[in-house]
Amino acid sequence: SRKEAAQRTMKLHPMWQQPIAVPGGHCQSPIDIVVRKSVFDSALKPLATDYDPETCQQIWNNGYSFLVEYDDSADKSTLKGGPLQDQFRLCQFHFHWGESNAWGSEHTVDRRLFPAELHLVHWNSDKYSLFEEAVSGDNGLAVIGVFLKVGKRHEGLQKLVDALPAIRHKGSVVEFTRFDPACLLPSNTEDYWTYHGSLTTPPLTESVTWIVMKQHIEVSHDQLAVFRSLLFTSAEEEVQKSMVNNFRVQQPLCGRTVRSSFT
Ligand SMILES: COc1ccc(C[C@H]2SC(=S)NC2=O)c(OC)c1
Ligand SMILES: [Zn+2]
Repeated sequence: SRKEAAQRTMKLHPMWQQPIAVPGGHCQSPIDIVVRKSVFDSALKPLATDYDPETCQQIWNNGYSFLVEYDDSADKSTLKGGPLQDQFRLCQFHFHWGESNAWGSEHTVDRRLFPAELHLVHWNSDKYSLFEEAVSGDNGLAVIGVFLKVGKRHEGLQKLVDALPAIRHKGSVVEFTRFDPACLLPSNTEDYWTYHGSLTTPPLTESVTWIVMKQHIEVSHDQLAVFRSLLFTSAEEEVQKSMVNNFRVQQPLCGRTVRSSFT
């Protein structure tokens, strides 16, 4: 069960051994999205992403996940629309996954677990001039969450999967260019849930407008297996630990409303 997985997670890697005490954290993420309790809001617009593949710079293993980083020094890869009033800049995307296909996502829908979840991280460039400022600022970040399901091979993901063996260890970085993250979005970008939440790793700041897509994308079993070949540990460490179950346990809703852009 998820509880057992969470307990295994607590044992498995150092990140979670000392749960961070977030002062008065009543807007923490991830959460379970209870569909019948979400509130339809007709004012919610379709997502407007405008990503420039030329801003893609590198892919690296930070010891928690692997992330693809974008040049966010100008408004070149942007996110607008959806629940957002401002323009947000893409700075990175990364994933969370399990040791098996039975779990791995951070959010759930009516308690349904997915084998993995993609996070596309954007910061509010109308309000802030640096990502670091936006991380702990009001209305600072917008994260798009996309669920992954095991099925047919995802052609767009393969370029990324092929780069992973080069960054097996924590701290390894390789150049990664001309990747259009729009290929990782589902075909339907009109239907999503949105709520106010937080980063799911320290500093756990509550600066995130979450946009969780209703439609999942499909990746193959083999593609997901390559995610699991990554390591939490650096090349120097004598005991190597597989990078799996890098998700946070779910957090209380604390009276927050989850809105839906669809009925
Ligand atoms: C210092 O600022 C940080 C630190 C960590 C992450 C990654 C976390 S937060 C998330 S959502 N999923 C994750 O794994 C950030 O992402 C915005 C920002
Ligand atoms: Zn994440």
